[in-house]
Amino acid sequence: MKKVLIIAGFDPSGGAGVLLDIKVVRALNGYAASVVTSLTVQDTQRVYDLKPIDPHFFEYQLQKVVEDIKPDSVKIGLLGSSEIAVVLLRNLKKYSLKNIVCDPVLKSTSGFEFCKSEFVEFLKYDFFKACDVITPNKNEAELIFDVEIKNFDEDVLSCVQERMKRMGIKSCILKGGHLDGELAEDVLITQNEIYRVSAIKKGLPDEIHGTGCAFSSAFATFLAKGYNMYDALKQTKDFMIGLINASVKIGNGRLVLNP
Ligand SMILES: Nc1ncnc2c1ncn2[C@@H]1O[C@H](COP(=O)(O)OP(=O)(O)OP(=O)(O)O)[C@@H](O)[C@H]1O
Ligand SMILES: Cc1ncc(COP(=O)(O)O)c(N)n1
Repeated sequence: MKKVLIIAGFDPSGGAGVLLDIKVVRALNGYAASVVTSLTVQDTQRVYDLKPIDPHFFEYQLQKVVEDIKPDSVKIGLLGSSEIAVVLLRNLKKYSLKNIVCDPVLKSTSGFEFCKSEFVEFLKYDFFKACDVITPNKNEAELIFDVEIKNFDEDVLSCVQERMKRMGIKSCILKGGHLDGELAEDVLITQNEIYRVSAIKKGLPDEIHGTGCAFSSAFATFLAKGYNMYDALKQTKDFMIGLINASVKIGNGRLVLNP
């Protein structure tokens, strides 16, 4: 069985973060281990607060789990503090971890700011280089690549590719769930290729919670199974369509996924 290490935050409502990630890995027949970066107060309506885990305790957990379990891939979600990001970066390098998928969770869909601006700079110029692929949504990609994204036209994608090269980012999947239009399109951009996948959009914009978390943990599971990035993206997209079609209302806010 392939082992996926989830490094992410805790959402007690289960709509996002490690609770969702673990269910996704399990639904795809993987084994999920998890090191939590931060606790949040949130429900299906919004995020109210965040408390990062002590970075030394985080590192202690991370090292014990990595040395024992030797993961086949790593999914990184909400980091919670720049101290945790620094510790994590050191350990990604120390253990030469492979198949590292980073979902750059900078701001919640409900508007909670997870990262201060100097932390974003550290992620952009130091952290993302150490990952195999980053999976920003529209807003995150605009911030990371300093470009306005209204659609995935060729000139926007070439601009992102050129900036990725300059920043040393190996691969990026731009997620298009928040773009206008009938299609939910995602684009994998590597140093020399651009590859698109799309599906018919379901429901209203921002009606479903946790799609970004589920996407990156599914993608990390397919990489752990040995799929290349293109096939992993196709498989992830199919899996996401099934999850979104089966989304459920469990509270007063957005629908959640229930893998
Ligand atoms: N309404 C939808 N219908 C179909 N697919 C969708 C829809 N919304 C998002 N997706 C797909 O779900 C995946 C996650 O994309 P999205 O752009 O929503 O990420 P995100 O903004 O990080 O997620 P979140 O809203 O949880 O923060 C992508 O494959 C995207 O195309
Ligand atoms: C612990 C945790 N991780 C990630 C998200 C982002 O998800 P969303 O953008 O759907 O709020 C979140 N709200 N909470």
